[in-house]
Amino acid sequence: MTSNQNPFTQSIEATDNFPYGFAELEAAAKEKLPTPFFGYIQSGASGEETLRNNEAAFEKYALVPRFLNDVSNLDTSIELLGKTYDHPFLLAPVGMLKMADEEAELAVAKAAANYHVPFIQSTVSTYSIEEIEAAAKNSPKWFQLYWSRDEKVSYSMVNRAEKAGYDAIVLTVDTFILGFREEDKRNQFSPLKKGFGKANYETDEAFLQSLSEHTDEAVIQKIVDHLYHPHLSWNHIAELKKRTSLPILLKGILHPEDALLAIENGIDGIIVSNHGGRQLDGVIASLDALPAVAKAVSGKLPVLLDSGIRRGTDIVKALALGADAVLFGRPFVYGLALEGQRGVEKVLANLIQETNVSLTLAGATDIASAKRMKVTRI
Ligand SMILES: Cc1cc2nc3c(=O)[nH]c(=O)nc-3n(C[C@H](O)[C@H](O)[C@H](O)COP(=O)(O)O)c2cc1C
Ligand SMILES: O=C(O)C(=O)c1ccccc1
Repeated sequence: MTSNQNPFTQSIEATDNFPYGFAELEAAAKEKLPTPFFGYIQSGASGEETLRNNEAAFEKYALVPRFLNDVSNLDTSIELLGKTYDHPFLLAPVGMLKMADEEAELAVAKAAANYHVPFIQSTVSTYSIEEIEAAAKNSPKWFQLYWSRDEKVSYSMVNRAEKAGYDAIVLTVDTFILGFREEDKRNQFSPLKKGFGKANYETDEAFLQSLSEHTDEAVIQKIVDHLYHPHLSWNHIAELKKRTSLPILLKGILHPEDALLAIENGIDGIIVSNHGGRQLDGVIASLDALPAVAKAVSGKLPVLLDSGIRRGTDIVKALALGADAVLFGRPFVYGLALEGQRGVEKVLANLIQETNVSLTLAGATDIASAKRMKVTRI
């Protein structure tokens, strides 16, 4: 599928001034965005221990490559839940993207479509399910569900996603209450209060029925009420499964026992994630949680990972440690903040190039062989 361009020519190609590498990307986004917006995107919860450890975890593992193994043809495609995608990664669900760009999810969905990378739309997005489908028709899209305290709203949104042709439901299990976010308190900032995450609610029959007043303030207050769902349990999974024929993935799994329960409860895939260090701080880094979860699952379900993926070599390490694919959030959000759709495309192009070079240099010819690659803990 993917053939290698000759990378010896890359360093002498003309490049524009778009930042390379995550640190540069983040610094440029910081310059460009209002402080509270950047702070919301960049920061983690509490003392940001997990935010730091998510990235640091990758440096504790080293790849041990093989050579002399004809790597002239590389196939980076993956099969997930019956569909084939060109690259071993997806765009993580990130809410309220109007913080980064007016076109928000529309720009990201179009960029993802151009690279045949699945776009996972957040429940709390700036544009609705139907608007995003119209902007990026027939491209791979999944819908991330934040369970609603009013479960009729959950079912209604899932049905809308199914009707609009989305391929999967990602139920996030780690955000039934919001993490303790010092940076946002410091800035007295809430993107929800600004109305950046209301599109899917305002256009939802079940949500509108739950309102007693229709002022902007009442709408936002009701969204905040519905987002609070600490009562969520495995019983709800059975009910959700009855309401949709789409595959369901759980996002936020860290414990191998929860991965086993996911299998028992008929879940179709799991995403090992700590929400980019934005929920419970002091929690295990996603990459450190991965091997035990992958071992417990032992191929019965696809295991995806996010939190801390910054470059192509991180993707290779995650595959070698048991992931079937990865997601990333902040890197594409910074691309969006810098140059809208084009910025997301540049981030994707760089990641694809680096991933392909890294897989090839490490001796892999496809994702299955990357998963068999040796990694050692240092
Ligand atoms: C600004 C921001 C908003 C997010 N919103 C959501 C969301 O609406 N739903 C969700 O499941 N995860 C959300 N996440 C978490 C991401 O899906 C993902 O787990 C995390 O960003 C991965 O870490 P990374 O940014 O280090 O790649 C958000 C993350 C960020 C940075
Ligand atoms: O900021 C987040 O990480 C997030 O997922 C979220 C979800 C709902 C409301 C506010 C934030």
